[in-house]
Amino acid sequence: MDIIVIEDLWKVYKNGIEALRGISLRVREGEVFSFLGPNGAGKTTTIKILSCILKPTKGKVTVAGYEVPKDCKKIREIVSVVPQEFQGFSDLTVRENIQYFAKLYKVNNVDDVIEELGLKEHQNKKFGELSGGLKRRVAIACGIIGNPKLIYLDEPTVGLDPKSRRSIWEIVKSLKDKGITVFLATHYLDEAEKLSDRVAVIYKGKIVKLSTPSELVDEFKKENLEEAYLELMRQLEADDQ
Ligand SMILES: Nc1ncnc2c1ncn2[C@@H]1O[C@H](COP(=O)(O)OP(=O)(O)OP(=O)(O)O)[C@@H](O)[C@H]1O
Repeated sequence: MDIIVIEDLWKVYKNGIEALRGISLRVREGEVFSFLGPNGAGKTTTIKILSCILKPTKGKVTVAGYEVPKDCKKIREIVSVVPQEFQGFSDLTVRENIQYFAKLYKVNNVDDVIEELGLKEHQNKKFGELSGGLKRRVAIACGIIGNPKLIYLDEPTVGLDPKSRRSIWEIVKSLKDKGITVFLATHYLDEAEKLSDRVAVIYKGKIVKLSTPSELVDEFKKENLEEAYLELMRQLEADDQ
């Protein structure tokens, strides 16, 4: 089943910028789907529309069969967004931050989530005093506490050291193992290659590729996704001139 269906989606901001120019894509339930593209291509705009933060200008968007924006109340119950700039409560502990979200969602699985994200030994530390990697883990903990069917991770490993990045990768894999669909916006092609079932590439508000990482690598006869992506960008930029 397709958990996300986007058909001919447009978003024109008030200043006239056409951030999305008729994108169409489908995300299958349970897959890790990576959304790739250069700065300003439209990734965050898409995530904001899918998670009911922004309204589409035109086009059809459904999430788990519910329509955006008409059924946003229902959609908010089943999706979760972990933004790039997650702001925890600095003076509250890790546990208190997670508890806050548990109360919002009326759930009592705080201990399970703390365990799952390897936060047990850090649960009594103040959020404001954590390293970037631990902050990101708390952000994901707060994102999964409401048992979402679908989670949007917006650049979850930016600025993290290699070990912390890998611990986030393990978390993404465990979310997939639990049957949660993961929609990942990232600039890290190694990350996308390792984690994704499929990737979409957005360029200047249009989807220019949608395939598995290995299909993309084969298509451009490259060694890895990063090389294939860079070749695709070179071709697109040459076409623009
Ligand atoms: N609130 C806004 N008002 C006007 N224009 C906006 C707004 N938000 C984004 N844009 C513009 O829309 C386009 C798409 O931006 P978006 O943030 O979706 O890109 P992105 O792919 O997420 O980029 P990045 O990789 O830098 O996060 C850009 O040209 C951006 O300047």
